[in-house]
Amino acid sequence: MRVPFIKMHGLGNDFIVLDARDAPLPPVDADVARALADRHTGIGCDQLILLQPSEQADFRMRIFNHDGGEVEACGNASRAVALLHAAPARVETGGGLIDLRPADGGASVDMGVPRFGWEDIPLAYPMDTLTMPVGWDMLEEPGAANVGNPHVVFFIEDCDAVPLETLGPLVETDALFPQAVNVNVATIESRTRLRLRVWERGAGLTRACGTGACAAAVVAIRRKRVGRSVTVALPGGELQIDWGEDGRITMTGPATESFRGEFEWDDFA
Ligand SMILES: N[C@@H](CCC[C@H](N)C(=O)O)C(=O)O
Repeated sequence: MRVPFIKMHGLGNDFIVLDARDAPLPPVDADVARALADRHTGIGCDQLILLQPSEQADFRMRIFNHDGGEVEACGNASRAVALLHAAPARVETGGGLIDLRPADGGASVDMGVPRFGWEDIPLAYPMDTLTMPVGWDMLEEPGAANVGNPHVVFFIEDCDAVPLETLGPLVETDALFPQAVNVNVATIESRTRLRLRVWERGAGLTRACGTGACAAAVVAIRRKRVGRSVTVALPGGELQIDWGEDGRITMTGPATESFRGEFEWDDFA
């Protein structure tokens, strides 16, 4: 069976999108996702995105990390899907309902209301999530947020100096995080601007992470280090994050379609 795919990215965080909204596909599981995501033997991507019909929204977006694990949210993929859909849409995700609004060359996404309870992140045991009394080498006292998926955010004088390829996996898989965690290192440049690098759960270092940008912004806002409207500069480019008085986060930024192709299902199943 030949299956069409669309290769897309948001600030260099890249996706294979499978659109099964009109024509169903055989079940996509962790093995299929991992095989397609492989950069040597597959098509290659940070996340595989599967679009399906939904009973509670315009459609459903499922997200598989590079390692095959299915997760709840992906900010950059939300903008890519908005570009593809080319009209406003409400989308069901594992992290809740999100609203997409395509904009020039990208989209604004209503990412919903962040959660900060220790059991919401989730953590293995109770603690203050604004300034967590924990540390790993030079990474200390992070804040945590669940913005559809779990994040910890470390504020560092120079986030570019952090050896994230070694410390990232250590924090990601620590027993404190029963569902593992996305690891963000941020530098506050001004009241309106953060610099951010992210070690993503199940994907490693990526050029950008939309939910990471949301998490870093809301933790910095909670700590009163920045105002409610923040530009987040990632290695792949910039995102605008606004945390409204209604508690909802809006993420705005670009998305790009790279190319379209087809693959033989049996080669990856
Ligand atoms: N790249 C994404 C986040 C993808 C999921 C994440 N790795 C997780 O495991 O939660 C983004 O742009 O938000």
